[in-house]
Order: sequence, then C-alpha cells, then structure tokens
Amino acid sequence: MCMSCKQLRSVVAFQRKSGYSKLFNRKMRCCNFLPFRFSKMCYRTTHKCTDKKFVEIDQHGVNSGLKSRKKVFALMDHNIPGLIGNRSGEMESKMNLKDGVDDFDFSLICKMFPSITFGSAPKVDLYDGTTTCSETNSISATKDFEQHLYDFSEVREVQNTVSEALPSLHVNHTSVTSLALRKDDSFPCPVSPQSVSSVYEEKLDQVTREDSPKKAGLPSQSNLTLNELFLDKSVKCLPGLTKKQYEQLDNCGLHTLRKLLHHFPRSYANLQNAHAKIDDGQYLIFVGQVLSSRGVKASCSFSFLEVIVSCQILDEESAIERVTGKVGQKKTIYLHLKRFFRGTRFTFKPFLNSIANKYQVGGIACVSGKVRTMYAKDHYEMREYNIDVLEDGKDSSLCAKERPYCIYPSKGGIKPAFLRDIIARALHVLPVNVDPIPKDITEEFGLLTLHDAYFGIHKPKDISDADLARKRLIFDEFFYLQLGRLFQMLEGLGTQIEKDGLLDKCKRPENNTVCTEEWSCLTKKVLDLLPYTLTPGQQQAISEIIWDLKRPVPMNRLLQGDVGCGKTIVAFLACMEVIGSGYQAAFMVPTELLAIQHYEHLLTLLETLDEVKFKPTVALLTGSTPLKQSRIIRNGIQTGEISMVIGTHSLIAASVEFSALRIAVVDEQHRFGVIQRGRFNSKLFYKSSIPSMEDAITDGSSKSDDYMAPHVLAMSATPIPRSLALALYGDMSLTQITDLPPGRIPVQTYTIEGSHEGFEDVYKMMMDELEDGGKVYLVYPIIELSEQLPQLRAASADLEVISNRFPGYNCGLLHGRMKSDEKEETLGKFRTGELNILLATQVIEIGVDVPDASMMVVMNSERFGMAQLHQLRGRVGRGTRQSKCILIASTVTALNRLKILEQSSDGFHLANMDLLLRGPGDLLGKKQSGHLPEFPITRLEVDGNILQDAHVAALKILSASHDLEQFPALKLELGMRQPLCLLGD
Ligand SMILES: Nc1ncnc2c1ncn2[C@@H]1O[C@H](COP(=O)(O)OP(=O)(O)OP(=O)(O)O)[C@@H](O)[C@H]1O
Repeated sequence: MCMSCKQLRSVVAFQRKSGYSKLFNRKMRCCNFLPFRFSKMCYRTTHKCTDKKFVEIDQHGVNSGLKSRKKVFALMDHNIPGLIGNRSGEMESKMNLKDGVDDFDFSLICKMFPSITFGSAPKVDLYDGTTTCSETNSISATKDFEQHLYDFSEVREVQNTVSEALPSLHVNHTSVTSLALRKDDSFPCPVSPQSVSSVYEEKLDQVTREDSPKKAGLPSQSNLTLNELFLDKSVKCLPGLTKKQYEQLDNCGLHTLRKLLHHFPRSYANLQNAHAKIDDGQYLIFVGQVLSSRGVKASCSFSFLEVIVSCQILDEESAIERVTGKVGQKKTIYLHLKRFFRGTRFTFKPFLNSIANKYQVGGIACVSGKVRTMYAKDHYEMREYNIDVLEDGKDSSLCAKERPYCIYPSKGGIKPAFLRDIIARALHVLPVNVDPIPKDITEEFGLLTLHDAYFGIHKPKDISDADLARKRLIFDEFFYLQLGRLFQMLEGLGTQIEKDGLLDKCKRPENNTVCTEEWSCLTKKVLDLLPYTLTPGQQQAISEIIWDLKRPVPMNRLLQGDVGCGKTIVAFLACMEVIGSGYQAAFMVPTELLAIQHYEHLLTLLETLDEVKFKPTVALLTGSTPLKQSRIIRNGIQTGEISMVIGTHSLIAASVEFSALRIAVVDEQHRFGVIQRGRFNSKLFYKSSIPSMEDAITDGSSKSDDYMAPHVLAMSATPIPRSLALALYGDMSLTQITDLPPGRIPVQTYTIEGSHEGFEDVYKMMMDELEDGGKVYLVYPIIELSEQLPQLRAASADLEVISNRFPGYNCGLLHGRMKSDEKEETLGKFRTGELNILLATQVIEIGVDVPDASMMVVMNSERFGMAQLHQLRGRVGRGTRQSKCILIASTVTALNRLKILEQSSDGFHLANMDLLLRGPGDLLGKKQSGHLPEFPITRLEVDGNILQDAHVAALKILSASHDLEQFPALKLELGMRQPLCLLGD
C-alpha cells in the first residue's frame, strides 16, 4: 500500500490541531509542502522514509506551538530520496484504500481542510471520489495492452521469416564525434536468441517511426490524461515479460517505463569500418576481438591485468586510395589495456585468474579511451579506458549494423542483450503524445518531441540523431528544475502583482538595484569606515542584494567572483543592512580558520563605529568554542542580544535558535551540501520574539512576514559560467563581481620541473623575495611522507630542510591536523611577520587573507586541480606588491597542463581550458557528485546554452499560467520529478 490511512489521518489531524491551514496560507516559500508531498507519496513503492516523516510529524503534533511548526518546516528541507516512483498501477488499484478496516475518503478530507489540495490539476481530481483513478487507467491500459499484444505477435511473425547469412566480423574504430557510416555495408544476419531483439527492434523502429508524423499532430487534453501516467506504468505492462525478468528489473530499480527509458546508453560505438587517423591523445572507440587476457604478478605486492584487443581498421593510405576509386586495404592494430593493483592480496593466483577470465579470448569487446602510440608498429596503449564485452558479439551480424550501437552502463547484472530487448519493447509501446511540454515550446526551442527523443537516444539512426535526442532530454532535466523552483517561489507569493514582479525580476535581473541613499544608516556608516572605496562591481553587487533584502520573499542569491575580488565586504555590508533594521545575521564558513579571520576582521572594522541605534554585537561560534562559552553565545542569539554570529557548521545545529534571523551568508557555498544550506530555512524569523523590533521595521513589506525564512546569500570563488550557475543552484539569483580592487598587480606564475636544478632555482627566488621583505607560502600535497607515494614532498618533513636552508628566517607549519588555536596562532604569526615562511597544506586554499604575502611555491602541483591551483594562487597578490607563484611539477609531462596557469589569471578562462583539457570523456556525460542535483545525462560544463533555453521556457510557461492550471500534464510531470525535494528548500 502506498501510505497508511492511519498515517495520513494523523498528519491531517495534526494540521487541524496546529492550525496549518492558516499557516500554509502565509507568505512562505514552503506553503505547498503538503500537497507536493502527498501527490508524490501516492506514487511511491518504498515508504520507509515517508513512514519516518509521518512518525516525526505525529510526535510533534502532540506539542503545539512554535517548536512543532519549526519542525515541520525543517522537514521540508529534507531530501526524501526515491520519493518519486512508480508502480502507479498498484497505486491505482489501491486508490480505494483499505487499511485493515477503514475505507478512506480523500474528498471528505479535502473538503474539510482546504489547505490540502493535492494540487489542482485535473489528474489530481481523480481523488474526488466520483471516478476512481484505477477505473480511468485500467480502461486505457487495457486498450494499450491489447494493441501491444497485437503488434508484438506481428513482429514475432516477421522474425520467423527472417534468415540472413553470416558476415565475418571485422572490428572497427572511430571517434565518437566524427562517425563516417558506410551505408552500403549491410549484411543479412541469422535468427538467434540474441538476435530476436535486434529484429524486433528493426521492425518496431520501422512501424513506429513511420507512424510518428501521423500521430504527432494529435495532442489533446483527453489524451494527456491517458498518457500522463504512462511513463510511470510498471514494466509489467510490457508484453512477454516473465515474472523472473520483472523481478530482476524491479531489483535494479527499473520498475517503471520511465526508469527503463531513462537508463540511457553510456556511449555509442560505430560497428562499421569508419576510419580516422589515429593520433596520440585522441579519445577513440574500437570494437575488436580479445587476443589475450592475463593477470600478472609483478612483485610481492604489485600485479596487473593486461588485455590485448585486435582491431581491423582501414589504413590511412588505402583510405586515400578509396577516394580515388581503388579498393581499400585493412590492417590490424593491437590495443593494450592495463590495470594495476597494489597490495599483496592482489597478487594471489585465484585473484589473477578471476580478473583474467573476465575477458574470454575470442570475445568481442568495445574499447574506448585515450590512445597512445607504442614503440612497436600498430600497437597502441589505451589509457583512461573502458572495456565492454558485447554479449551480442556471438551474433556475427553485429558489425553489419549501420547505426550506432548503444553501450549501456551495467545494471545489477542484467544481461546487455536483455536490457536492449526490454528497452526496445518499451519504446514500442510508447505513445506518440507522451510529451507534457506544449508543442509550441518544443518547436520554438528546436527540440524533438519526447517520443522521438526516447527513440533517438536508444535507437539513433546516426550520431546526430542521438545528439538531438540528448539535447531534448537535457532540456527536460533543466526545464523541470527551473519550472519547479519558480513554481514553488510563485506559490509562496500572495498577490498577482508580486507574482508578476518575481517573473519580471527573473527576466531582467540587472534592473533590481537600490541606490546608496536608500541603504540603512548602519550600512552607510560601516561603508564610511572602510579604508578603501568599493569597486563598481562590489557597488553593483551590494545594491542588488539590498534590493532583494527589501522584498517580502526570501532571497536566494549566489554572489560569485574571482579570488580576492572582495566578496567578503559585500556580504558584511548585507549583514549590516539587516542588523540596521533590528534583525540578526549569520555568517557560515567552511573552516574555523576562516571564521576566526572574518570575526577579527569585522571586529577591527567595527571598533571605531560611532553610537548607532542597532550597534552590531558580533560573536564567534565554532566546533572548538568551549561549551560554557558556546552556551552563553547560543543564549545571546536566542534573546537577540547577539546580532551577528560568524561560525562553521555549528551555526546550523538544532540547538542554535535565532530570535530574528534575517540573513544567512554561506561562504564557499559549494563546500556545504544543499541540505545544509537549506537548514537555515528552518531557523525561521519570528518577529514577535523581539519587542524592540516593532519600531525598527521601516519598510512596509515586513509587516506580514512574521514567519519568513531568512534570506540566503551564498558566496563562491569557483568561477563557473553564468548559465551553469543557474543550473547548479536552481532558482538562485546570480550576482557577479567581475572587477578586482584597484592597484592589484597580476601574480607572475612560473612552472618549473622538480629536478635538483629546478629546486635550486626556486630556493634562489625565495631567498631574493625574503631579502626583499616578502613572505612566502610553501604548499604541500601531504602532511607526512608516504611510503606509497614516495615522490610527494610533505609539509612536516620539509620543515627542517627549509629552516636549514633559510637560516635567519622563521618557518612555521600549518595543516589540518593541528588544533584550531594552534592554527590561528601560526597564521597570526605569519600575518604579523613573526614568521617569514609558512609551510602549509591545502588548508590555506580557501579564504586565507594575508595581504602582504608575496610568494607561493606549490610542491607536486600536478596533484592539484586547475581550479584548486587558481584558488591557492589567489592567496598571494592580494596587496599592492608584485607577487609570484611557482608551480613545481614532478614530471615534464605535467608541465604542459600547468603552463595554462602561467598564461592566464582569469578564473573563467581557466575553467574552460580545464574542460577542454579533460577531453570529451563519455558522450552522454557523467553523474554529478556530492551536493549537486543529479543530471544523469547532462554534462554541466558543456550544456550551458540548453539550460539557458530551459530557463526562458520555464518563465514563458509560468508567465502564461502562474499555477500551471493551463498545463495540467506539465504540473503532474513536475510533481513526479525530483528537483523540488532534491533541492531541499
Ligand atoms: N574595493 C577594495 N579596494 C581595495 N581593497 C579591497 C577592496 N575590497 C576588498 N579589498 C581587500 O581585498 C582583499 C581580498 O578581499 P576578500 O577577502 O573579500 O576577497 P574574496 O573575494 O573573499 O576572496 P577569496 O575568495 O579569496 O576569499 C582583502 O584584504 C580586502 O580588504
């Protein structure tokens, strides 16, 4: 059962008890909490998470009042994985819920509690008690199913009549992006169990593709009802699926047609003899025959697997001859694939046998990777490779196929042939009008229909077909993310004017600024205290932020700028703006070191501040704050005595309760998860707890926001293109500081090989710098020497070496394993000049600000990413002194990549170069990790323009219908997708 009535009833009772119908009508971003959760829960198969949530709500329902309210809002920020699901069929049949003894009447509940709306789309009206969901869908499902059965038997007949000859298998290669298909190379193939699916595929491809234009012109509202749940039908509806097969799919999470069709190919191989010249460093795909596979014990703790694959390709000269009409010659090349294992346990025979047996000699394998020429002629080493054994390799007709061959990522041991077959069957039953996005939008943005996109991705005629399909599917990922976020924000607004205003703001963000005269008195005073004037970029940024702070809607803004551009002061001023109105500010940073630095910086700045009405009282709260002191601070935050708190993760602990938190600044926000950032939303601003605040409120907008969630200002020095930021951070508005404070001189960057002579040169440069009164950072990849990585220099091991090398200059050590006060003491000494050389690890990468540090030497710099090196380099050149950064590479080959840093100090340029250098990788992208929402098919680095389109399209849709009333299918689809719960707030 999808959810128990008991649980649902308890939530409803809780809502009634706690007056949620009222609360949900308040102007909050979260007012659609329950409807969304409910509509999603109805489609779930696993309920553990939901159950837990219900229990939590239940428990809190007992205690009425603010605390339980907060709890509910805190719940909103939880990610409920797998919430969206499947098995709608089951849901449908169980819609007349029977939980032991009771029937459950949804319509009654809806009437009694208007805040529970289950959304307002027609589909959701299925719950009105007159027509049951199961009825509607069973009718359509039966019709569909009969049709499918008919089609399927037709295909079987066709299969039986097919008989094809065996071509010899020759293996080929091509670059993924430049496929040259030979249309004349089609061979017949025999019928074999494996080939059933391929014949089936061919047939259905013919049928469906031919039908497509006819059916494409039939989108209608009634069909939407039929199709809106189609993708969420169980795979059980596929003809010919045995129980065992169903269970296998179910176990792997491929239990609905949507899940199945979203199991996208990882890559495509061209099985034809397309030819391209093989150059070192190219990413290429080959299909070939495994010649040998052996596990070799190289030493007592080191072994490797070596697989050699032979491929037949057209050689270059014969390719030229072919143009001149002569017959082309083929040649055999040999690909060497090696995988290394370190550790004694990997040297035992059984292990070596087991890895070697994975690749049977004579088997057909698809190999993709970076090619490197070997000494022997026609032998190539493959690096960063992937090897897939093609099950269909037994079917020798494989190479005859002209179309790109899909390579699917493995899934729970499902055989590739079965996966291919089942996907083909799902495609066959896919209705043409399955697309929830209106036709005029898809046409305007040059997109395929969803139906064609699924075909294009799983059965492309050629690579451009797959690429178009990919574009459409990427568009969907971004589009629903944008639509969901904007929809949620609009739901939180009361009036039409506010809604129009918000959409307008999204369309023209640059118009939303506030001139300095309108800043609060405190902000202006602090501005006067600064020893410098703001740059135009900083001025614009703070004006945009203050504009947002004056709105009744919680701000969600990303402040982005290159290292050292002066983001911190902009964030401080934003905090002053809210403190000046009697509210509180929280400033969360990823490290204690940074928290202390910001705290001291702010205290020094405010030291000379005249008497003002709301003088900021600043506190520091980190994990190392002694318990007693932390209790006093928490108390001060709760009573409102403390108006600004700077700290680490401790700020989002449940024990920290704010009385009037109005802004939460999150520095280096990518270091925090979305959920962590979202936690600030549970720290609702509760106006009436501070009596003095009543008269502080100057703008009319604040009157109604007793329970408003705080504004969130996230900061990032990781340069990413604007469009990318839009995707990564959903609905966040973006402010960019693109200039640097005046007087900054670009850091001179040098790359040097870490040979004996190289180090001597570096030491000489260091000595010159020190004699000139400069301060030097030495950055190391590790703290202690490592046996496994003997080539790496370590910070603590080098302390003595460097001290001896530079007598008369003081050296200090700074790394992550030191206690917080030790770290601060060392950094303080470096800042005051007591230390001249600081040997540190990456701990200094973020935010450390010692303006007169003038030289940095990075050891084994090939161990760091480009963005990381750029951040590190940003620790120097923060004053007016000419600074140097020396990147020492362990090998000559690593120098090439680092040379880009020598040539550019523009973070955005470096980010792009990094992308180019990393190579194309898999065509269909990789999953994002960590805090990012998962875009299974999107490569964020290169798909920026698509998401810009998606943003515009979402705005268009919502401008036409704020509540998506006119687009019921879209609304339902939105409810079925993850972004809303994924992104937390
Ligand atoms: N307008 C300005 N004119 C001169 N100096 C400035 C200006 N704004 C900021 N600074 C100084 O520049 C230095 C770097 O500023 P800040 O630490 O805010 O940079 P940031 O953008 O946060 O960099 P990072 O990402 O490296 O932390 C600080 O010493 C700060 O006092």
